[in-house]
Amino acid sequence: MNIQPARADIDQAADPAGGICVKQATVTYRSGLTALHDVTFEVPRGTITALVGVNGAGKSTLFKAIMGFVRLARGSINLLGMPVKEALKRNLVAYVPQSEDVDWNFPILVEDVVMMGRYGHMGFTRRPKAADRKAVEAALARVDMAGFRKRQIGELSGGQKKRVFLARALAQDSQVILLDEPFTGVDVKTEDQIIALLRDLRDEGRVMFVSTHNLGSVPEFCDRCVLVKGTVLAYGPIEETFTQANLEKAFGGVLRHVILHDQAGGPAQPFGVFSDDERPLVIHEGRATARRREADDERPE
Ligand SMILES: Nc1ncnc2c1ncn2[C@@H]1O[C@H](COP(=O)(O)OP(=O)(O)OP(=O)(O)O)[C@@H](O)[C@H]1O
Repeated sequence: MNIQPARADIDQAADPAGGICVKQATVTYRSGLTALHDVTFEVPRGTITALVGVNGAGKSTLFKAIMGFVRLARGSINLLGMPVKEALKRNLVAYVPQSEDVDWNFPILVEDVVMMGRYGHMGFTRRPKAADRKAVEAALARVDMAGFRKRQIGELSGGQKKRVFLARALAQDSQVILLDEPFTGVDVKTEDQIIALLRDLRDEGRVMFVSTHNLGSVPEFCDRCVLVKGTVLAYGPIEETFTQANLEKAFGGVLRHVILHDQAGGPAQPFGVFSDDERPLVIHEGRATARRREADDERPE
């Protein structure tokens, strides 16, 4: 796997191994509510990491803190070995929003949305140069949306909209990409396309941090996981963190949890089905199982 930094400008200040590094971070909103308390975790470069937790657990707050939108009351966040402010200044961080956070009636073309990713690379005038147009073209081609460049964003399907925002992050050439619920309202084929793209981006050494309620997909496409509930309950490789015990801590009674019995009515089998969404997670002997994909069979070891 190639985990060399893709951009020369991150070489000087960045710790090449460092992805997202959060230490004892606390976020308190103006209302006085502490949404995140004493949060500590790391996400290395060259990984896809799931951010998992119930509604209100603090996932969006954590993304906002990583994007510098909310102030930390305590603690620190470093991205690629530098403070958030510096990483943002260098256009190293991109956010792919939840569909609900976007005004789809706003009259803007697909290519203009993707061009927004280039703003930080342009001068004060924000006049696109040939390199910017080329980056937009390449990003749209990469998400298979080149044919839609002149469409209004509001005229696209849910999955197409997601791909356009992913293209904006690619045009920006960001190294840390935060994706908020990328699979909501997306069919299985588009989900597979997005996952294939995320894997490519991971193999380029970027950090992909993905908030999702789609628990069944997590062991399929993520290497690591961060479980939150007002703080970080567990983080690390999927095999160690995405366990029945941790999921029960994170979701408690919120999950639909079914234990299957054998047909003769004998003792309970060690299978559990967890669902926080439409795609359930099957647990066998306390461990998450992944659906086997044809694409996996074709991937080199
Ligand atoms: N701007 C805000 N001001 C005050 N409280 C807020 C604000 N935004 C979020 N909260 C509160 O902070 C807590 C965490 O919310 P957050 O949106 O981070 O959760 P989440 O895990 O992203 O939820 P979901 O899965 O529903 O998107 C919640 O109790 C929420 O009500």
